[in-house]
Amino acid sequence: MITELVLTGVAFYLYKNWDKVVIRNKWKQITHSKAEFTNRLEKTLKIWSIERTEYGHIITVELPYSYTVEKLKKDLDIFKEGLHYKSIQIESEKNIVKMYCIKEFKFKEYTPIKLPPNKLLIADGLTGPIIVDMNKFPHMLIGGDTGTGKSRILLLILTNLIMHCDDVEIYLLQIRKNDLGVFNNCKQVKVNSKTLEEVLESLKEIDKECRRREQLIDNIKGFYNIEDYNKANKNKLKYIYVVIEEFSFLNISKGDTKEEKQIKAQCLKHIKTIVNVGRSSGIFLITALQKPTNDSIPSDIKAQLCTRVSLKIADEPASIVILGNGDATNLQERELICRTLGEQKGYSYTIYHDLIMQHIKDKIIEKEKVKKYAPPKPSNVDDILNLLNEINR
Ligand SMILES: Nc1ncnc2c1ncn2[C@@H]1O[C@H](COP(=O)(O)OP(=O)(O)OP(=O)(O)O)[C@@H](O)[C@H]1O
Repeated sequence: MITELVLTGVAFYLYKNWDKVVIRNKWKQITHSKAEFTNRLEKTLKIWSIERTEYGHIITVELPYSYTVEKLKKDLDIFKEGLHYKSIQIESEKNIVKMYCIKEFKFKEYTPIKLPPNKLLIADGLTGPIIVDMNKFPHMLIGGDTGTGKSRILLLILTNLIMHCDDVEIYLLQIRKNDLGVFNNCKQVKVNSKTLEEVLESLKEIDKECRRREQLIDNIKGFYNIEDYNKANKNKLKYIYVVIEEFSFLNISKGDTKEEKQIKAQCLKHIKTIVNVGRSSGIFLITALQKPTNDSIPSDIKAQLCTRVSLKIADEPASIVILGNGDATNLQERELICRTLGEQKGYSYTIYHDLIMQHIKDKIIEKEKVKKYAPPKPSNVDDILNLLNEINR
C-alpha cells in the first residue's frame, strides 16, 4: 500500500514537472559536452532552480570557479540549441546567473502606464515593463537595423509621455522622415522641424532655453537640478524632449554642400550644449541611428547619451557602437536590450496608428485655428490712430 502511494506520488511529481526533468537531463548532456564546462575540481555549471514562466523558463545557475559570465555569453548558443529555446538572455550577480529562456514570447499590445515626466516607458521586459528615469540616465540613443522597429519605440515613448504628461514640451526634428507626424497637433509638441534650416532654428531656441535654465538653477540658492527648482518654485519648469528621428541626417558627410556643412556644424554645436548641460535643466535628447558606425555620430555627443536601446543589429561593430558590445547581434524579432547601468532585455510593445490615436486624442488641439483666432496684433496704423485719438481727447 505504502509503495503504491509512493509510486503514485513520484509519477504525479514527474507528470507535473516533466519539463524540468527534461531540462536537467539535457543540462547534464550539455555540461559534459565541453571540457571547459568542468573545472579542475570536477565542478560544473550547477542548476539551482527552474521556474516556469509564460514565455519559457528561468533557470538559475551557479558557475564553477574558473568559468566566467563572459565565457557563458560566448557559449550561449550551445545552451540555446541544446535546450531548444529561441533565445536565452542572462542576468548575473557574481557567479550566480539567471538564464531567461524564451520558447515563445507573445508580444503584448501597448497599454498605458502612468509615469512622471522624467520617466519613459521603453518596452515589455522579461521581469516587467522597462522604464528609464531620464534624470538618472539622461539622453537616449536607439539603434537597430532598418525595419527592426526603432520608430515604433519612439512612437511608444511619445504616446505614453503625451498621454500622461501635460507639463512637457516636445521638439520633433525629423529631416526626410515623418514617422512622428502623428503627434504634430498634440498640445505638448512645440515644433515639427523638417528641413535643416528649421532644425537649426529649433535647436537655437532650445540652446537659449538651456542657458536661461542654467541661470535659474542656481547652486547658491540650493538648486542643483530641475527637481530642486520645481520643488521650491510655483512656476515650474517643464521637461523638454528633443527627438531627432535619424541622427545621421545631421552628421556632416562628404556629399554635403558648403552651406549644408555649415548648418550641420551649427546644429551639432547646439546638440552638444543640450547633451552636456541638459540633464540638470530637464532637457533631454532622444535619437535613433539606422546604420551605426563610429563616424555616424560625434563621439563626444554619443558619450553623453546615457541610455542605449538596441534592437537587432546583424553587424557586430555596429552593435558595439550602440551598446559597447556585440550583444545586439543575438537579438530576435522585436527583442531589445536597454542599457543604463546594467542591461535589461525585453520586447517592443505592439503599437499602431489607431492605438496611438486612441490614447492621444484628448491632447490634440487645432493648432491652425488657434493661430487664426488669436487676437490680431495692433499694426503701426492702429498705433498711430490710437495716438491721434489720445491727442484729440
Ligand atoms: N512594436 C511594434 N509594433 C508593431 N509593429 C512593429 C513593431 N516593431 C516593428 N514592427 C513592424 O516592423 C515594421 C518596421 O518598423 P519601424 O518602421 O519602426 O522600423 P525602423 O527600425 O524604424 O525602420 P527604418 O530604420 O527603416 O526607419 C513596422 O512597419 C511594423 O510592421
